Order: sequence, then C-alpha cells, then structure tokens
Amino acid sequence: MADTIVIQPLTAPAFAPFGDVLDASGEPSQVINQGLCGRYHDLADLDFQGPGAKAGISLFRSEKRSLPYTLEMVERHPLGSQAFLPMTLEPFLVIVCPDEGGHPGAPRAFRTNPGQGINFHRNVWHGVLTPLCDPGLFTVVDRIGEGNNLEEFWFETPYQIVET
Ligand SMILES: NC(=O)N[C@@H](O)C(=O)O
Ligand code: NI
Repeated sequence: MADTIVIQPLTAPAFAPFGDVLDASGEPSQVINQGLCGRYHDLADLDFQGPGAKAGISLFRSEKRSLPYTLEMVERHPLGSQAFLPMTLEPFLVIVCPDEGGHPGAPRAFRTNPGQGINFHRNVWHGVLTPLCDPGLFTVVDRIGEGNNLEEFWFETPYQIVET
C-alpha cells in the first residue's frame, strides 16, 4: 500500500531547508529604470562546484503531470543547485526530501503560486520537473561542467502525491 503525501502551499519558511522560493511579491529590493521596474534582487543561492563548473541557462518543455501523482524516484545534484523558473503563470509541483544518512527521507510536496519559481540548493533530494498545466515551459538555471552531477534514488514502494 503506497503512502500518500498531501500537497501543501509553497511558502519560503517551509521550503527554506531545501532551497529558495523566488517571487515578485511585496515591495521590490530596488526600483529601477526611471521608476518603471521593480528589481527583486539576488533571490537564490546559486552554488556550482567541481571542475569547469559554470552556471547554465536552459529551457525545459515538459509534459504536464496529473494528480494523484505517483512518485517513483527522487534525485539530487551533488555539484550544483538547480532553479526552476516557469515561463507561464501556471502552478507546478515541487517535491523534496530531507537527507537521512545518504538516502531520502519522507517526501514533502508543494504547489507553487502563480509566478513563483524555486531553486533547489546543491545536493537536495527532489522530484524532477513536474508541471501541472500545459505548456510546461521553464527556464532552468543549473550547473554546467564535468563530472557526474546526478544521483537518483528509486523508492521500493512509490508514493502517491495527492491534493487532499
Ligand atoms: N535531468 C535534468 O536536467 N533535470 C532534472 O535534474 C530535474 O530535476 O528535472
Ligand atoms: Ni534535478
């Protein structure tokens, strides 16, 4: 019998152990461009380690997922952080796990608010990009470089990610 994980709304405090929440809410850090633009400054801990490491910007066009979502695996990137920045105002599913002795602990599932992006900190267990609506178009900022930056963990029994 699969364990079920109930999706929670994404908040910065709840996500803080795993990464950063990026959104243009509240007052901007700076008002620029002759007062016509708010800059929400330096919102993410970008962390790229190892030989030849640099920041890369890629575009992902991903199939949407439906709920309940069967979580079979999580992964982590030991050499770099990874940011998912939606290019639409649609929500997406964000799944993370604490690390327990080198293996993922119980998953936590969050639904983003419209316009929110996230940045997984380096080496944090996470589910792969999971849009909930089409088009699943995202800008992804992550590490480009040599070496193996992907570790996968497949659960013996998948989890069911549910709305309530
Ligand atoms: N593999 C890849 O580029 N994407 C994954 O890391 C992911 O988290 O979706
Ligand atoms: Ni990833």
